[in-house]
Amino acid sequence: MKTEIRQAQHPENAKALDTAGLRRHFLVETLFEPGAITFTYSHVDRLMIGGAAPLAESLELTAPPAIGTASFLARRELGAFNVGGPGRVLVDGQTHELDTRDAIYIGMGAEGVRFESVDAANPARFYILSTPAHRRCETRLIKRAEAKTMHVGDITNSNKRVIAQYILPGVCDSCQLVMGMTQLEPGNMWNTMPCHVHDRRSEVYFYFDLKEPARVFHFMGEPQETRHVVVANEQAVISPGWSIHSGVGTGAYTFIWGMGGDNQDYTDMDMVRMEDLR
Ligand SMILES: O=C[C@H](O)[C@@H](O)CC(=O)C(=O)O
Ligand SMILES: [Zn+2]
Repeated sequence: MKTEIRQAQHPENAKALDTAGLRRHFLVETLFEPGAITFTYSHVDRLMIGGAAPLAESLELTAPPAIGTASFLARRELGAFNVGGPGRVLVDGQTHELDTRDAIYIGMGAEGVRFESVDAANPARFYILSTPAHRRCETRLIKRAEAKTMHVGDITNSNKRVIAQYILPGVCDSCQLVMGMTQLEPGNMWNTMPCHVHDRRSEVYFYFDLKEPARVFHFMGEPQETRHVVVANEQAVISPGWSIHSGVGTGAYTFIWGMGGDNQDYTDMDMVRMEDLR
């Protein structure tokens, strides 16, 4: 299992990076390798950002040396969203069926975890985010229709979108991981603007459903020191607690957000006033 390590960045260092430097530290370019599981291990809240792309054979989740435990979930929890064709996730002998946009939460202590595609000709693709855990919460399949939805934004600001909360207290219990999916309404291009920061929690944005050659300009950095990263389909951006996270597409897209940190209060955000952005 391929695992890449990313060290945490101080904002004073981050603001001095050029385009290649920003991409090297904050962008995860390749999540899905056919027939494999890949991980990027970020020292920002010890988030592990992964992709599982099973074909004819199922893929076993093993513990990379980077985490120093016998099994991946010995001291971790994870959320996985299927963004491909129909798939299955096997957890300790139990099979969970995930259609596209369904998710699964897998609690600490699960040992046998496998990802598979129902049809190798229309393979499943699982986007994975994992955080450290301190107790076992119940493994749970969360279908798209079971997520809690919020309707926000409006067309005049090009930010009308549906935020679907999948792993969040009240929907699915977890230690610190929270995850959901935001779907833009047709013709709307901006996400998370007006923007915010939450130094208590770090976040990862995974963009998908972009048609080539569309790109998302993802905005990051401290509110008074913004930068951007150009993101292609099925790539992710790491957002440390000090950074805004917002994007505008040159075409339609959807994204999955996920966080880890000190609290699980979705509304605990420090909104940034437009007048204060630089
Ligand atoms: O802290 C919360 C996250 O940034 C996202 O949930 C925001 C989001 O999906 C959106 O505004 O579209
Ligand atoms: Zn946020």
